[in-house]
Amino acid sequence: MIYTAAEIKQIDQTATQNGMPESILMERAASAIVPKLPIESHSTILVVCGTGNNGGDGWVVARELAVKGHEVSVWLPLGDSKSEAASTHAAYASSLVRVIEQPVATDIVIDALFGVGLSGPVTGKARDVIEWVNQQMATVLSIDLPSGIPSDHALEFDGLAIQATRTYCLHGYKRTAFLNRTSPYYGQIERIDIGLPHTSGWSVLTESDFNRSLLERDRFSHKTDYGHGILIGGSRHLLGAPFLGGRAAIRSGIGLLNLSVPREASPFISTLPEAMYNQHTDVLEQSYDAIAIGPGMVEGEGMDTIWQQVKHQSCPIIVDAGALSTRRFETRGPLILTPHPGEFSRLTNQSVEEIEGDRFAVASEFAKQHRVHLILKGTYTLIVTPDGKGAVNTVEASALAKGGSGDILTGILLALWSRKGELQSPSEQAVLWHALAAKSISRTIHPASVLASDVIEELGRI
Ligand SMILES: NC(=O)C1=CN([C@@H]2O[C@H](COP(=O)(O)OP(=O)(O)OC[C@H]3O[C@@H](n4cnc5c(N)ncnc54)[C@H](O)[C@@H]3O)[C@@H](O)[C@H]2O)[C@@H](O)CC1
Ligand SMILES: Nc1ncnc2c1ncn2[C@@H]1O[C@H](COP(=O)(O)OP(=O)(O)O)[C@@H](O)[C@H]1O
Ligand SMILES: [K+]
Repeated sequence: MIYTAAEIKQIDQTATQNGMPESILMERAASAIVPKLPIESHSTILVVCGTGNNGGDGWVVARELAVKGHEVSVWLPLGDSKSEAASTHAAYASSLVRVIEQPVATDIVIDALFGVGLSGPVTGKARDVIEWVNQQMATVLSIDLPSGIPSDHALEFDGLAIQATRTYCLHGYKRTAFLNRTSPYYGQIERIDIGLPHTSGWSVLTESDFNRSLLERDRFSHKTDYGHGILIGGSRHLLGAPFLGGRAAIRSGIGLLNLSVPREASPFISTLPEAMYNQHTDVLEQSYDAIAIGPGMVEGEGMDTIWQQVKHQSCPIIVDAGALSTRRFETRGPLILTPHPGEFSRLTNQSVEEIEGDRFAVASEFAKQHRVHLILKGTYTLIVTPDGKGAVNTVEASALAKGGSGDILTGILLALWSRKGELQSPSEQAVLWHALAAKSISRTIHPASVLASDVIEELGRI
């Protein structure tokens, strides 16, 4: 689960009001973190504590490590704790560790300077402290957040933060763990359970969330059991995209596929004989289980006429690429939009920097306002439902940073949304499948060298 700073504070406050004091939560955090720390018996350790509760967590970790026999120094560069719970822990722990005035080089630095209480860019002496830590050769282990990294968005982040080797996120992940600008500072990320209830609207998708039963075929099933979709795509100069999407839809198990392509695409039809064909000028006569529109299309070239027909269908409609260039939100059935940040910028009139700096809030707000399913693509693709809740895909696959990848995702989406509402979260499953196939093929072909078509062939091999 992913939380904002305000949500964490609310959970913390509710726990305190119900008899679970902050000092106990600090104990829980430390006892969960300490066994995970990559520390050897002879390692020298410096714990850098700030004045808030993040510093309090640092004090308890320092105490536990000292009790285990490690050589621990604690540095308080910003002065004594201001929080009552942290001060109580500091009072006892300071009798077991060495409290130092000047920092010394050590093997391990534990960063407990700032957590979710940081507001705005770091000011004052803490800037020098962060720079000092970043100059060390040590393994840097951050508690909750790398200090200096904001929790919720990167809009005001000025680039100064601790570069962690590893970060132990308390209770849940923070949004900045999945933003391009701030994610690299976290190093490896580990979530630490401190026994508080989970209430977030945002979840994290990993490999284990992929539903492998998607690949199963019932013995007595018929092609119609797996849905009939149509993919409308291509334009005079962009003819490959609908074939990539169509091939991906078939590799993702769709029962029947129609491809609607421009007349100029006729020479390519033999490359995908499994599909049935229409031309853009044909009338959409039959009903489909899902429609995808946009790969390889450009505004003009009859797009409005096609959209007038599409929007009256009551099935799910996936809108991608060229079909996203105007705000087409009026449909009878579920509408699934799949923009990359540039396309989303045009849809929202916000800059790419504003979108990338605050993806979760911008995506959630947009999905709620227009009552759409939104797939905001990127390294960490967001999948948002019309209620504004969502998930982030954390299966990384840099092989996808290449033309054609989006067309494949649209094909997979078409196949899964065609399955007549039988699947839970088809968009989440499609994004996962796409990333898993790219990750899988990257084991045998270098990511730089993977073709979009290779990813399609790998869909059935994961
Ligand atoms: N529910 C949870 O997850 C729990 C969280 N706890 C810890 O509590 C932390 C939050 O503690 P706090 O709310 O006390 O805050 P922090 O300890 O994160 O930071 C607050 C301190 O930072 C200073 N500060 C804020 N913005 C600054 C800026 N821009 N430049 C310089 N200084 C700045 C403030 O003056 C204050 O002294 C969490 O990150 C976590 O480590 C645990 O102790 C208890 C349970
Ligand atoms: N660095 C990356 N890591 C992981 N996934 C990526 C990366 N770059 C792009 N992708 C994925 O590849 C796809 C690219 O889609 P899009 O930008 O629409 O490409 P295209 O123009 O080829 O259709 C998206 O699903 C996106 O999430
Ligand atoms: K920290």
